[in-house]
Amino acid sequence: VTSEANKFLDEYNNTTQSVWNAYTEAVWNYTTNITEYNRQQMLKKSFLTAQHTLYYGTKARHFNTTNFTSPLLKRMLWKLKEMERASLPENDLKEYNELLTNMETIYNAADVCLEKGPCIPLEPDLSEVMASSRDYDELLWAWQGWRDTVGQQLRPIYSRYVELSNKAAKLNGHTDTGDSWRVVYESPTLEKDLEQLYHEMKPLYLNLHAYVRRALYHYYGSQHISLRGPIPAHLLGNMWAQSWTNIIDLVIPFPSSTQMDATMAMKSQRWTPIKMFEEADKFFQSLGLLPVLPEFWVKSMLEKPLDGREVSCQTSSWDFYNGKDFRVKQCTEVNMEDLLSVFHEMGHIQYFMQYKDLPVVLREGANPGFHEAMGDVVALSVSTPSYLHNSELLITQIEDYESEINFLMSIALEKVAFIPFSYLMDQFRWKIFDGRISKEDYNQEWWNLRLKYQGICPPLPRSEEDFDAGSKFHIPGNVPYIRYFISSVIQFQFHEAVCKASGFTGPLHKCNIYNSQEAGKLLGDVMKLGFSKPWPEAMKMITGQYNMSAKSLMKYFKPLLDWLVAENIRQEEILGWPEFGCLISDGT
Ligand SMILES: O=C(CCC(O)(O)[C@H](Cc1ccccc1)NC(=O)c1ccccc1)N[C@@H](Cc1ccccc1)C(=O)O
Ligand SMILES: [Zn+2]
Repeated sequence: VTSEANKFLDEYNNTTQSVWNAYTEAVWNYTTNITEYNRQQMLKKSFLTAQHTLYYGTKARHFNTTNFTSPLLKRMLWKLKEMERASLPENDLKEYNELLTNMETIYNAADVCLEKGPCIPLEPDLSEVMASSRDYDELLWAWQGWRDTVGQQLRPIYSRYVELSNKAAKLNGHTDTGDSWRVVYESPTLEKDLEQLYHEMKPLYLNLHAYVRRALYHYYGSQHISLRGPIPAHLLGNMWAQSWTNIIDLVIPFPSSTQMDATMAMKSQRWTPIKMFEEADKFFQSLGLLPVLPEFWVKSMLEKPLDGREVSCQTSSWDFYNGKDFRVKQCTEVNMEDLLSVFHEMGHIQYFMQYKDLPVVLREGANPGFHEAMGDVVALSVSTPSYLHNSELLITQIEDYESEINFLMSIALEKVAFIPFSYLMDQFRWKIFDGRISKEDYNQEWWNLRLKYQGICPPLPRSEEDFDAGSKFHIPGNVPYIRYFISSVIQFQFHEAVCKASGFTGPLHKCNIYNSQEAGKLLGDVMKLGFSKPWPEAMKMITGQYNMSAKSLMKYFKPLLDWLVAENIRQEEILGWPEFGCLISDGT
């Protein structure tokens, strides 16, 4: 019977590559040139792909794998049985695909219109306002405008999507969609483990939150911010308050010491998006990993097109399942934040290339968090003064204590601020899928979680007409988010492991693995495995232990936490936010 199963899997593997290639091309054509025709083509290919999945998934169910000897064979058949939307009856499937493309179309087409004058899109314009404006009311205009445009339209569609998504999950033997999203981690204790990790990191977040609140209090004044309350959501330099790097100028601990401003240097040295991707490609090659293939430079979309085409500017990496065509779609701006995003995407591309010869059903990360972490591990080295100095993006490389704290603060504004956000995104959705949050309460429950975990509040009254969660791509985009929380944790475990492998012995935040073949080998060997082994075995190959642990992240930020605790004691800060609302001026 195993020979029968092998034959079946070979047939599946051969047909799947061409079916998925055609589908991926159709999605690429739509997202890089949004027209009704391309949307119809994508819907058609999506339906055909689902039929292919249903055919092979149903046949896979006929195999009784209990007494199969090969674990890999069992694993591949188990994976095949996960048919997701393909299990839906035909008309439900068509409606479900329509809902998904409608939500994505609304998100991609959304913009905010000035009274007299142009309507501005999220990328790069509204994001730029959120990053660089220091005007309370201008920030409020962008923050509210985006949510009014996107959130309100998505709300009715989202609840229907939840119904059909749950129906598909149940047809696949899961209790709800959240259950089906979690099954890929193969861990019965996943939710408890994640809660435990969050609590280990919470003291670091609370101290950062109190310190940043004080800085914003000084800048925006006591009429807008209470030192015992949450922080207004629109003042943190990002449309979703998920990353606070853009307000580094308001919170820098030692203003007179070195501030890494690579963005200025990139612009003055006339860096281009292509140059940014070439730098990333060079870094991966310095680790002994694979260079991107020639097709990458020809077929990717590395900048927002100027020919008037409507595109989706949500960044993503693409595997065309033919072993040679891999692309990135990114509306790249020349700045440090986007340089790190380039490394994030090139981590996905590297993973694609490393597992390209596996059976297609195994061409995935060890778990979705692994796929998100690889690029960020390399990016941790890119952020160091030593790398930036070698890339001529940082002139002075002063190694004194104050510069060290400034540096750690800039990394914490990205990585530590992100922890509660990336944790709550799927707490929210898991509760919607399992019915703990009903559709009448979407917005209230969203802000309950935003307050509970992030300690932020809406700077304007919100209602159940709004759907503020829908203003973040991954919600209408149907992209799970716990993968980024997991990546936040494991990327520091990987960083510690590859730094050790490279022979580095100093403090973690000074480690730059550039040129280390030993570091590259650790990462490459795990990426080659794809989804062929349970992720704890991949974890052990890199770090020597099976489990996720926040110890590496806490070790990396230890000097900053010590400084923050001392600073918060000196200022007699309250950790947390006993008061619970924004000081909303009633317009008087
Ligand atoms: O969304 C992204 C980057 C895009 C992506 O590379 O994770 C992309 C998301 C996506 C887009 C469209 C459809 C599906 C997923 N993921 C990939 O392109 C991807 C993911 C897994 C395998 C292959 C490609 N980052 C998140 C979180 C993040 C990560 C790192 C730094 C900052 C912030 C965000 O911006 O909120
Ligand atoms: Zn990613």
